[in-house]
Formats: sequence, C-alpha cells, structure tokens
Amino acid sequence: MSKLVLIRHGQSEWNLENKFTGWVDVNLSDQGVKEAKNAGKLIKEHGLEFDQAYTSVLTRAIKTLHYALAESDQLWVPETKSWRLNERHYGGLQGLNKQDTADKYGDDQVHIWRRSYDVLPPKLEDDSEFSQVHDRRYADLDPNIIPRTENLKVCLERVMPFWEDHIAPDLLAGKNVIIAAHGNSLRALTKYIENISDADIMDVEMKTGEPVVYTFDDQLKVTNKEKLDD
Ligand SMILES: O=C(O)[C@H](O)COP(=O)(O)O
Repeated sequence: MSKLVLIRHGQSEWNLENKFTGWVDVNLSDQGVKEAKNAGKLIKEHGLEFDQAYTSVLTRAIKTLHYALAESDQLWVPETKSWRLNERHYGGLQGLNKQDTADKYGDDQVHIWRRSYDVLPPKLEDDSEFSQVHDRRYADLDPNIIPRTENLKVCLERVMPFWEDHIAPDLLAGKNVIIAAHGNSLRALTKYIENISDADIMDVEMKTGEPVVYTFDDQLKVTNKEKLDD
C-alpha cells in the first residue's frame, strides 16, 4: 500500500487579484503561505510520511511544497521539479483579469475556456510579456514544446509521461509520494487516477492548500481517497 498526496499551491498573488495565471511565475500571497503551512500541519497530524516529493518549476508550487514539508518535519525528502507538472498554459488569457474577460466575452465563454476539456483559449504571442519562450528555465526544452496555449486535454497529455516515468513506479515500489502543483495539472492527474469522464471533469475543483490523500493497492488501484481539512 502506498499513499499519494496532491496539494494545489496556496493562494497566489494573482489568485488574489483574480487574474489568469497559467505559466506566469507569480508568488504566494500571505494567505497562500498560511494555507501551505496549514497543509503541512494537517500532514503531520495525520502522520503522513513521504519518500519522494514532486513539484513544478513554478515558485508558488515549490514554496508550497517546502512550507508543507517544513511544517511536517520532512524538508529532507528528495524532490524533483518538472515543467510537466506546471499549471495548464492559459494562452492569450495569461495576465488578464478573469472578471474583465467575462465582462468582455461573457460568462459562458469564460467558463468554457476555464473548464471545458478540449476547447483551447486563444494562443499567446511569443513577444507577449506573459510568454515563457525566452525563460531560461525552459532552455533545455525544444522551443516548439513550450506551450502557446493549452486545454485540460493537452495538459493531461504532457502530465502523463511524468506519471508513467516517475510517480507510478514510485507508488508501485511502495513509496509514499507528495505532489505540490496546480489547479489544472492536478485536475488532469485526478481525471486519470479516478477515471473521470471528459464531461464530469468540468465540475471537479481543487481548493488551494487542501491536501488530497489517495491510498493505492499493489496493482495501483485506488482503495481510499480523503481530503484533509481543519
Ligand atoms: O492559472 C490560473 O489562473 C489558476 O491557477 C487556475 O485558474 P482556473 O481556476 O481559472 O483554471
């Protein structure tokens, strides 16, 4: 039996300002730091001990992982960062206020961009201040792989190789794993783990800083799911 804990990063500065964020590297808000520390407190209270940690290459997820591990006295746990766990790239919506965008295009269109499985938001131009094509953290990637926009389907397709190569082998080896990542990269993983349909995944939400704990049997079947809250 192995355990997998998923945590969406604590509230970010752009969650607070209600802006589409995606791959833009914004920091945690003060509230987000509190949420990340509280996640660590809950992890400790539930006696969860990890063998391996994974996170994205975005500050808000990395800091959330570190606060949660520090608070549960496990800052020593080996960690790997991957762009494959990044938030879904929000394309040309990155940097825009969600309410302003809804006022301009309508609530229905914004809901489709945010939650449909396979509708792509408009592409982000490479010369945008919110583009990542010149960000040196992606220098080793083929420039064509850096997204210009993603829907949940595309996000899931780039998360899955990381599941296959790292997470699943760890769980099958009996290791307990923690992943601190993002609302949509974690919705993608949740869709796969729980075999949720393309339609039903539209209604699945991840709360900031709330640890979700899965228990797996030795065939990698889920035997229990629990959300930790106060
Ligand atoms: O990238 C973002 O803006 C958020 O992290 C997730 O936003 P969403 O709830 O609109 O998908």
